[in-house]
Amino acid sequence: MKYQKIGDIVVVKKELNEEEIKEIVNKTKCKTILLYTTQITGEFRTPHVKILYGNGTETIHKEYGCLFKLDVAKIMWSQGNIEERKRMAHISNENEVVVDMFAGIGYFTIPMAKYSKPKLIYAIEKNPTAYHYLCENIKLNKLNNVVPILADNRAVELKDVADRVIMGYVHKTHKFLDKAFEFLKDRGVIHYHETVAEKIMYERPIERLKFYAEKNGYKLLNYEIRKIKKYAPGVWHVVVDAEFEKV
Ligand SMILES: C[S@@+](CC[C@H](N)C(=O)[O-])C[C@H]1O[C@@H](n2cnc3c(N)ncnc32)[C@H](O)[C@@H]1O
Repeated sequence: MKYQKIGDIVVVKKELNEEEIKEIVNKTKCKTILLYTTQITGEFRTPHVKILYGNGTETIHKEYGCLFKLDVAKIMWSQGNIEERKRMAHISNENEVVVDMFAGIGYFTIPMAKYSKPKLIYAIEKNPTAYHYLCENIKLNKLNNVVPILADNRAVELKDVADRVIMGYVHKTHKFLDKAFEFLKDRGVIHYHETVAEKIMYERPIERLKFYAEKNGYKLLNYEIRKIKKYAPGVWHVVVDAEFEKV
């Protein structure tokens, strides 16, 4: 039986019978079992759920020494991104200012703020529910280097502030690159996420990054592409670490 445990809540992707529910409850001691009925969709990445057992959908998930409070019925938690969350934890340093353009509940912001200890992370999130948990998670993890901002990142006026910009979103992410370059200092790194067909996986993200760099007066100095997870048949969720300099 395939399931995912988020805090003390179990998430499954197919209906369960009484026996299967009992087995999962015994094995995991979960308080609730939730069925995700369709794929996570929309700009807020909201799940669609049905409660199969118990009640209460808010929990605190522990991962890599960080605490993430969330309502599993309202907010996505991607197990497939675990390695990327760990990687982001250590990629910054004490001299940097970071902008997390799609912060969610702090998926990347919280581990990065805790372990890399940058001077400041501006964590921008548009969905009020996700923003609420982002603020809770900053408190839970006792962080004093995160500024949460409830807004559409395109409406945030922060120019030339960031050594590093995180774009952890996969719905036409390139449309947000103009804004990312506005946040970026004269030299800096953008972590650009995209879902892309395997055939063009090593070309399209780079073409897009070069196009928007040039448009905004930057040049691409170097880059590295990584696979995060299989997104759909023949489609990968990738991240490009790309370093730019103003020309
Ligand atoms: C899917 S989450 C990021 C998931 C994360 N990368 C992970 O590891 O699971 C993306 C977040 O971006 C937010 N978002 C989407 N468009 C936005 C915008 N224009 N400005 C700010 N936040 C936005 C969504 O509400 C959502 O919380």
